[in-house]
Amino acid sequence: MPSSRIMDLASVVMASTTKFEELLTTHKLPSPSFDPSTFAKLPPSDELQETQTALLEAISELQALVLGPIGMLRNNALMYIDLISLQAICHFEIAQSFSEEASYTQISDKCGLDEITLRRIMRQSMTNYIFKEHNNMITHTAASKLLHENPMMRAWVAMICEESWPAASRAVDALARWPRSQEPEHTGFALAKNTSIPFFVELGKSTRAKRFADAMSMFESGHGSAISALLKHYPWGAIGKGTIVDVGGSHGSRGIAIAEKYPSLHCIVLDLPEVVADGPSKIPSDLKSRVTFAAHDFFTEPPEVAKAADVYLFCRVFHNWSDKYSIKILRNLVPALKYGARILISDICLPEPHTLPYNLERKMRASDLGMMAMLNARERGRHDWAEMFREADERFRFLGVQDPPGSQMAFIEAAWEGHGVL
Ligand SMILES: C[S@@+](CC[C@H](N)C(=O)[O-])C[C@H]1O[C@@H](n2cnc3c(N)ncnc32)[C@H](O)[C@@H]1O
Repeated sequence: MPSSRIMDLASVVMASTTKFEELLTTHKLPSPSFDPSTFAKLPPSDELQETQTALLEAISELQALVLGPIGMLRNNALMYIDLISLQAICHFEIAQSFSEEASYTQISDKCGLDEITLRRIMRQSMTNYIFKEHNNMITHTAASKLLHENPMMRAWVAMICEESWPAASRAVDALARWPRSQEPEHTGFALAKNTSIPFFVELGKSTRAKRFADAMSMFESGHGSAISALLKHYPWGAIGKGTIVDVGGSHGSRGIAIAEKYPSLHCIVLDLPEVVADGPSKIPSDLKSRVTFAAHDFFTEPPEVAKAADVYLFCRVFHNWSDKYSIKILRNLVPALKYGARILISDICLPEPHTLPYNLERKMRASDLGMMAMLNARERGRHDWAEMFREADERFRFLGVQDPPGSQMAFIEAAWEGHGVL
C-alpha cells in the first residue's frame, strides 16, 4: 500500500485507539459510548491523557485533510449553527424538562416552545450526539444527561452561549470601531449587550455574576485542572505557617484545596463584593477559619487583612485585562507587599507557534481571541509576562515561567524585592 500522510495518520489513529481502549479497561472503565451510563471524564492518569491527546491530534489532522480546504473552511464557518441549538437547550431548559423519556409534545408543553421549532432544534443537536430519538420519543445521551443533572455544566454552557458567543459575533465590529484601544468597555461584548459598562461590572448587576462563578467552578477540579496542578507542582509546604491571598479568587476553590492539604496555611480570597457574598457558603465547616473572604476591587489598594501575605495568587485573572490594566493591578498590589512576597500567576502562557501539540495550541489561541471579544484583553507569551512585571515596577524580580505537566495553565512567578513599603 502506498505511504501517504493520511495513511500514516490512520495508523496513528488505529494504534492510539487500541491503546486508549486498553487503558480504559485497566481503569475498569467501559468503552466510550453516547449512553448516559458512560463515564463523564477520564480518571487521573497521565498515560490516558497523553493517549487521548495523541488520538485527537491525529483525528483532527486526518479530518482536515480528508475534507480538503473547501470542506474545512465550510465546516469552520458553519460552527455557529451548533451554538443556536445549544443556546436554545439552555435558554428553554430543554435538557431539564424530562428525566428518562418524553415526546416532543410533552417537552414542548414544559419548555413553552412551539413543537415544530422544538423538533428542529432537538434534531439538529442530535447530530452532535445531544439527545436521541426513537419512534418519536426522546431519551438522553451522555451529553444531554449531563446538562439535565449538572447545574455547573449548565452554567458553563449557558455562560458561553449567552455571554461569549454574542460578544464574539461583534468582536470584529469592535476592532473596527476602536482600533488599538485597551479599554475594557471597547469590546464585542459592549456592542452585543449595548452597554458601555465593562464585562465584570455588567455581570455584577445581575445573577449572571453567580452563573459566571459557577461556570468557573466547572472545570476547576480533577486531573489536569489548574487546581490539581497548583497543588501538585508548587512548593506550598515550604511556606510553613503562612498566608496566601487569592486575588480574584471567586468562590474560594483554590483556597479550599490549599487549606485542605496544608493545615498551616490560611487563604484569604479577594473578589468583588457581589462574588464574595456567596463565598462563605461554599467553604466546608472545618475550613471556615482558614479560608476567609474579603471584598476588594483590585484597581484599589488591598484591604488591611490582605497585607504582608507570603503569596499573592492570581489564577485566570490577568488574561481578562489588557496590558494597561494588568500593570495597574500589579501596581495596586505594591502597598500590600512585604519583602520577598511571591506573586504567583496561574494562567495561559501562549506558546511559540508549532511548539505544542496542535489541539492544545488551538485551544490557547481561541482563548486569546475569546478574551479579546469579551474584555479587550489578551493572553501573553513568555516575554510579555517578563515585560509586564518590569513595566509595573522595577522592584518585582521576574522568576520565570513553568509549565506544570498535564496542565494547560503555566505558573508565572515573581518576587517582590522592595523595601520600606511595610
Ligand atoms: C476568570 S475569573 C477567575 C476566577 C478564579 N480565579 C478562577 O481561576 O477560577 C476572574 C475573576 O476576577 C474577578 N474580578 C474581576 N474584576 C475584578 C476587580 N476589579 N477586583 C477584584 N476581582 C475582580 C471576577 O469576579 C472573577 O472572579
